[in-house]
Amino acid sequence: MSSAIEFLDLAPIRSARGRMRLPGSKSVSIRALLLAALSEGETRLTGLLDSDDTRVMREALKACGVPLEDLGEAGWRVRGAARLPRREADIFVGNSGLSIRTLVAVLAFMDGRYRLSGIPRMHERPIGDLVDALRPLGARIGYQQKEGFPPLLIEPARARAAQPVRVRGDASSQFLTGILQSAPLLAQERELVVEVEGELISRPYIDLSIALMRRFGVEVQRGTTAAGTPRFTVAAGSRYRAPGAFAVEGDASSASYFLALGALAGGPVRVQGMGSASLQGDVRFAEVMSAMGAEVSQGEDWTEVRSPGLASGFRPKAIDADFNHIPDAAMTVAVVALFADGPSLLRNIGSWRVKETDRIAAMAAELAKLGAAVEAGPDWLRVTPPAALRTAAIDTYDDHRIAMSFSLAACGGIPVRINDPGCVAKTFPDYFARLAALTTSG
Ligand SMILES: O=C(O)C1=C[C@@H](OP(=O)(O)O)[C@@H](O)[C@H](O)C1
Ligand SMILES: C=C(OP(=O)(O)O)C(=O)O
Repeated sequence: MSSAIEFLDLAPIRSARGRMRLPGSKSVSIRALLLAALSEGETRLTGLLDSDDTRVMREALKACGVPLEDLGEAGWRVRGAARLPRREADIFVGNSGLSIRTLVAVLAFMDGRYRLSGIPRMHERPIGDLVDALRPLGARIGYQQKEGFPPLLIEPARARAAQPVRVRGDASSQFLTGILQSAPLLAQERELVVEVEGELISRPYIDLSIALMRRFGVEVQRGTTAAGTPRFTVAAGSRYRAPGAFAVEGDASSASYFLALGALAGGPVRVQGMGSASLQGDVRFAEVMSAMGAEVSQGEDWTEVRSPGLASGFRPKAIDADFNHIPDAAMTVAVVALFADGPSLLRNIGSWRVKETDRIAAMAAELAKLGAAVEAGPDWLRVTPPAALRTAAIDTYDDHRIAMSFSLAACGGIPVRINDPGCVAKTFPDYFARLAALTTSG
């Protein structure tokens, strides 16, 4: 939830350098919590992100009777079982898309009654493609307000019908992640086959789901349908097994703000906890910084960016690229584009429209306040840098990534006001303190 602070004034950032340890990955934390809860045995999770979104998943699992124990510095202990202990719960999902979409697919087959609701924006974020994919399997999921959107009421599933499961993947990859993660519930007597209809967006998040399921003992085989879209198979009798201990890697999307900081304010800025061995797709943001002219170095679990810095005349190279594979880190690119040597075009980012806010509209409005000329289409954004940046009060639309990415505008020698800075708590509660620790202003 957003804190009560109305705004935060950031002084112009003159330089930035140093190292920071990243908070745990949101995408890995939320998956690991759910998979540990569904695993036979005990898992000790370390490095788990502590933020609004991960709290949503923790509280949801507790509401379903899963024993979760806070071990302080030593992490969290989760005692799992193939079936969730409690068969009735009222679950608040805040605005965590990943949590609701992965919970629904699991709860639909728990033989219980569950209600899931969130903040008003969550009730505008689509979930119909997931519900449509689960209903032919016997799932009974009802819409409590508007068809196709939360809040939802789940009731015990009826006998299962034919496979393969067909799911659309063009609004969010999280629907497919939800179905894949619930595979052990569905692949009991027969193998589970899932086919994607139409385009599949945000694909690296599916790779992440498959990699984490493997860590918890379930293999997903990949193939292709006759129509050329992805098909996934999970063997009959597959079961999650607790890996004993599981360490969550640093958040690659959160890393993007600091890597961009190194590029704009000179650096070197090094993030620790995310590097070439990372499972997250957003690790590829480093390639974008390199393409825009910054110097990037990387080890297995760290990444560092430096440049001469804007203050010494460095100009990032303008970029024209497809950002479908890194939708979250692409927001950081849009702000770096403010300083580029020409117009940049971010293509294939249509999913921005249905996230924490309509991110295409929000980015366009806020970049324009700083003086950029911005054009936007259904799934693209073109940013032409201003001759001189104007100071502005940035509205953040209860979207953590708007707040974090626009903090980088202060690298342009102007003060920037961030309204409702507390919205960063969704994934990075102490973001502004961590930023201040690496920067010199003036
Ligand atoms: O699976 C995940 O962990 C996520 C998938 C992406 O969503 P879409 O698949 O809706 O693009 C991303 O934007 C979100 O922050 C996290
Ligand atoms: C889109 C995001 O999250 P979610 O879909 O999980 O709410 C995000 O963190 O940028």
